[in-house]
Amino acid sequence: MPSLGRLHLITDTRPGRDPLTVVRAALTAARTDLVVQVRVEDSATDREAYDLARRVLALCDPYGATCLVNDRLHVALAVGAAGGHVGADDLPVAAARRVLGPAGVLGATARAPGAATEAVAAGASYLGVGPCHTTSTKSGLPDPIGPTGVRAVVDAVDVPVIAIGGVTAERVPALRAAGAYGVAVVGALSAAADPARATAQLIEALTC
Ligand SMILES: Cc1ncc(COP(=O)(O)OP(=O)(O)O)c(N)n1
Ligand SMILES: Cc1ncsc1CCOP(=O)(O)O
Ligand SMILES: [Mg+2]
Repeated sequence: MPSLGRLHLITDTRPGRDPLTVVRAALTAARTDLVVQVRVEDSATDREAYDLARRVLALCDPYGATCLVNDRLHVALAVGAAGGHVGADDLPVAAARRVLGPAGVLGATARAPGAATEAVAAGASYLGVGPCHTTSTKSGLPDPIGPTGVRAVVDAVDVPVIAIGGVTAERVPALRAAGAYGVAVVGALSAAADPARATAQLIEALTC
């Protein structure tokens, strides 16, 4: 399996956002370092998720970037994505692994060492850990865990830890110092005036 990209762009499909334009711009700057996670609103239909995932995958392929699908693993399989990401409201990790098969990339959400080791034992290939900082993108989340919370998970597992929640290029060094392999962002790219430039800044922070 090729190594996991360090910058995970999660699509923002809230009203008024333009996820495909952001994906196109990010790909030009991050190329194979980019993982695009197709995430749609819970109210979206499977057909809408499928159509977006197909279009994202077609954009990713020429760059050798990875496309994952959030929550809806049947959509991931249907479009031929590399895998998917599951959290507490989704399929359990072991079930998700059975759906994706041994070769699929499977991300799981964890914010504490215990849940993290369980997810890895159940077949997670990477962990999404957070929220690291406050975020306005998703409501109802627990308090941020900060770089210290990231470090606690990193020390407990041997898979890549992707820090999520309020991540900006300025916050990447502290997350990297805490052992994060990479970061996942929504707003840092979706709300950027120049998403290609913002992507380049995130990549620079992740690789220096
Ligand atoms: C990389 C990454 N980490 C965490 C999440 C959150 O997943 P989940 O807890 O299932 O919440 P939703 O994104 O489904 O609302 C993620 N998507 N990606
Ligand atoms: C889906 C999700 N899960 C934890 S934080 C988050 C949203 C992250 O968005 P942003 O990068 O805009 O803070
Ligand atoms: Mg989920």
